[in-house]
Amino acid sequence: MLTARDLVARFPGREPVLSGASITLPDGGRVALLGANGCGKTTLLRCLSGAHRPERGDIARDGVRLEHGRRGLREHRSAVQLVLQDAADQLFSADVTQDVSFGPMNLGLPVAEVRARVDDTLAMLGIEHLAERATHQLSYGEQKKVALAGAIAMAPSVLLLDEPTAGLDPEGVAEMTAILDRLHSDGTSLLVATHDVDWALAWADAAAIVVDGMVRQGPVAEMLDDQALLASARLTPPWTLRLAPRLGLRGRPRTLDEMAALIQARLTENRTTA
Ligand SMILES: Nc1ncnc2c1ncn2[C@@H]1O[C@H](COP(=O)(O)OP(=O)(O)OP(=O)(O)O)[C@@H](O)[C@H]1O
Repeated sequence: MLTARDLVARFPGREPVLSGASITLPDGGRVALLGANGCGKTTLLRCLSGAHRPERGDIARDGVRLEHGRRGLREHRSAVQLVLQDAADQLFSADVTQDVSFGPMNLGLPVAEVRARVDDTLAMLGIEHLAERATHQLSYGEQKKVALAGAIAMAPSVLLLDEPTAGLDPEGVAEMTAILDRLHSDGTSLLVATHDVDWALAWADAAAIVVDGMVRQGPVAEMLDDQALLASARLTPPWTLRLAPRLGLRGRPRTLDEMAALIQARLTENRTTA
């Protein structure tokens, strides 16, 4: 379990971005991190990954507090990996294989194991064909997958992802979602920043919403049906939660299939009553 308690984080000369933010990522959890542009989602992810040292507050993994010394950060990063929103910021080697190898090599793993991890990761993501490609020639969607591969090759127990589906075509979003589902079923805990409330509702177990430097966290359908909270975070409710009450449906359908099942049940009920 990864937790942050009462984080205060700021950039020099500015008001705090986070002003007492707490969040919990349970073991095997799928948590969506939402909030307005500039509210502090990336800053929170960077704090959780150890990349940004908060001014105050604690970050802990399985109850053990993160120490920002060299050793503490090294241990933390072997378990907790951050995938940046802009993949180009994360790719710095000449070709894909070198880039994905970088982290595992830094862990001091034997070359054969590094090679096996890279091959397995590229295969899992369906990008073996990119192995020899120059990183600067990759398309945006390919860059996103290669940046993710670099993190997965570290075999982390926690993945923090900053807007992994943003800018992808619909098929790309479906592929990315399938990859996240696969990681989840393999036991990885996932915290995903996104602006897509429909995607968050369908995918996550819980939502963490950043408002005024603090985080409100709870079951995803409950959080994304809280109109006042959503308005304060400049979010609109997911379409299924907007439509269900208009159709007089009980419950909070999270997907098109759940919506269809509720409508079908209502039609059957109506037929029986008539
Ligand atoms: N390196 C930095 N130096 C100064 N200010 C920064 C820095 N990084 C972020 N900020 C500021 O901190 C605030 C929070 O930024 P952050 O990137 O965490 O927001 P976000 O919720 O991820 O935004 P978005 O949804 O637009 O990606 C913003 O006002 C931003 O301008």
